[in-house]
Amino acid sequence: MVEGYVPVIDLSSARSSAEADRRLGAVIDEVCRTSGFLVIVGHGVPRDAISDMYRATREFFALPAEDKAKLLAAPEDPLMRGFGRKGSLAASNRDAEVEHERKLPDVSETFTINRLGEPDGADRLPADADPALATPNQWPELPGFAEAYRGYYAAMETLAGDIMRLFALALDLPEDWFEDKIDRHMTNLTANYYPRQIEPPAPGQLRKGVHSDWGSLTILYQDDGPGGLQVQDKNGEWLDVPYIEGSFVVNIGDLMAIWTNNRWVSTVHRVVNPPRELADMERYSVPFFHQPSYDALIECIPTCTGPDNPPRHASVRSGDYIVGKFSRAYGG
Ligand SMILES: O=C(O)CCC(=O)C(=O)O
Ligand SMILES: [Fe+2]
Repeated sequence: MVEGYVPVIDLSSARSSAEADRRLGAVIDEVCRTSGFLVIVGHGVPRDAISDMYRATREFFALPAEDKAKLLAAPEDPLMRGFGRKGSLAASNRDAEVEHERKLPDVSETFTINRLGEPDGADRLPADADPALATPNQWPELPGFAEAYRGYYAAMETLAGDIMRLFALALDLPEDWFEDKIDRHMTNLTANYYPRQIEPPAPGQLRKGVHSDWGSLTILYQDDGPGGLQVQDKNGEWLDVPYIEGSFVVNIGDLMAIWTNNRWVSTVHRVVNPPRELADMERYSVPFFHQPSYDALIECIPTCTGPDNPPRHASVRSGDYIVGKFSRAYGG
């Protein structure tokens, strides 16, 4: 383990013994109370799954603008599957000036798929959910693209399940505590493309504005392009998240803060513009925004409350929460 506000944690000892699991759980609890951000190695995701996904991502964003535009997310899709080039995550913040944020959209393009967009997607939803949540994924006509993305998505599903098991241990819960709350998860896998900045962005405009993530946890692949990810520490300073080859960045989202009664923090972060002398370099990142099953009720976990620590948040269904966030960031 490498110490720091965003420490590096090796997961390879997970499941090797009860003692190893206990130690990993204790470290994770400490980090999630402090920054809510860690870098993981020893995660077991096959190298080829990552490199195939990265190659497919670069090929997609290199397509002519008119080809990407054919996959533009349908306005009625609440999860924006397909290609996106407008909007600001910062508009979803609690105190955001939504119209102002939307006038300064993130300087990025995105491409999104969701498990609900696969052929059996509708079976994963409760009867009262918006049927548009099962809008089919949109695939570019690039050889190998859909296979690479489906393979990477499956690898992330496994890893997210492994991390949620460690989270349960970290919270003194049975190791399978989260299982029936994530077995029909509705996770967006989003590729972020940050183009070269021939013209400087407008004052105040960022590659990705200040925001917290919305779900249970995010598993982020990032490349080493300049103009990268920063997290805010307790003093308000912005710290660079290190790039470590073969690693993923993992961070807590809002729903995990609600679940844990704020024992764990959903820390705000942003993606800065590259310095002008490196402005001709692009960057790619691919977050897997793990989102519990639509009808998982996110309410204070029993081990996170006590006589002096009453529940602080109203309970909310996972699906209702994310649909509300999307509509605030991108809707209307
Ligand atoms: O590009 C990155 O490194 C992070 C992007 C991010 O925070 C997001 O998409 O939520
Ligand atoms: Fe984020």
